[in-house]
Amino acid sequence: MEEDDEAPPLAVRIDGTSDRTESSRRFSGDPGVPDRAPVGVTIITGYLGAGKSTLVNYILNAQHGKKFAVILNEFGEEIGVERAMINEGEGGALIEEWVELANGCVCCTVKHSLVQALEQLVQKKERLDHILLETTGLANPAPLASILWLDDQLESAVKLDSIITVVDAKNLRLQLDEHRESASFPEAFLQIAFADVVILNKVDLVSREGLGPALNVVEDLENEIHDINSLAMVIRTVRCQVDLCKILDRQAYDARRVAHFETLLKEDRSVSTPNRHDYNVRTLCICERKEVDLSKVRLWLEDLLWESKYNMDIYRCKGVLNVHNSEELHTLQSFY
Ligand SMILES: Nc1nc2c(ncn2[C@@H]2O[C@H](COP(=O)(O)OP(=O)(O)OP(=O)(O)O)[C@@H](O)[C@H]2O)c(=O)[nH]1
Repeated sequence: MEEDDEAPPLAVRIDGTSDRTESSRRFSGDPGVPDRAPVGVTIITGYLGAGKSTLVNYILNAQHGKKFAVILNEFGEEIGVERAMINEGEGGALIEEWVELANGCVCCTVKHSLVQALEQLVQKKERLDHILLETTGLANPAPLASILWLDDQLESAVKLDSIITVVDAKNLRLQLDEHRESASFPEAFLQIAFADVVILNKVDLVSREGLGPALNVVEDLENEIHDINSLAMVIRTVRCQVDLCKILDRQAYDARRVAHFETLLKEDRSVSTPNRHDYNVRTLCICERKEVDLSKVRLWLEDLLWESKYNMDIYRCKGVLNVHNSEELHTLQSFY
């Protein structure tokens, strides 16, 4: 099916309002409105469950005084689950806007909604300091970067600041090995290849499980990352706790970097088909508005995840549960 034949993607404004007349005026370059420097966009990518939301959480809750907008992309059609996993910093005071792009992956099927979302964000009266874009775990960041470069109107309003790829120290080798024999590049590989910073997260899990001397394991992974992308800065973390000076306002895409990136883009296009995602991976959203019985949910999850009763490998499972006899909502997290 052609991209334009897809069902219309969902771009849902979570809160805040926009003054369309005022904002259109600003965007069209009204002389009464001072020119603004482009707003930096940080693309946060990484395989399923690597720690992207953990990083967004960490950034939002840090003491930096910046006004952020966050764009969250969901592969599935359900709105709100990803958002529920992220705590807003300082009671939400610093977050100007949340936008969720659901029903497809931002690097392919919901590209147009991303452009619209960015346009709307930069038209806002209140100036934003930065935009964080959290992709799905299966996104290839390269087409996103080229969206920011190729759309002239957007290019003057936003600027790609950096691409940060979060990788899971425990599962990275498996994710890369799984596809080593295949003709196409796996998403995990592309996410590293196009990164400016790679956050080697979950190093606690590598050391805890006695997979050989922890330091060597981590060093080997770093070498593997540098074999894929020698220009990327690699930062080891637990729960994505990272010095924000190293990841924000990097202005990473200078002329040298852009040239390198464009070479990679050409190689990527030459080996890839337009629909390059691994379509053996599917998402399923279950929506139940009534209260659920926690013990039954646990049993069902055991069957689903551990006993593989339904003949599926579950890479990632997350949700928000309205549990019977509990006043609070519960979040559910599991990963492969
Ligand atoms: N042990 C350990 N767990 C971590 C670390 N970082 C994140 N986690 C946990 O890993 C799980 C997945 O983290 P997320 O931040 O939701 O990962 P994600 O990449 O946003 O996941 P998707 O968006 O679903 O692909 C959560 O349960 C986190 O609490 C870490 O450094 N160590």
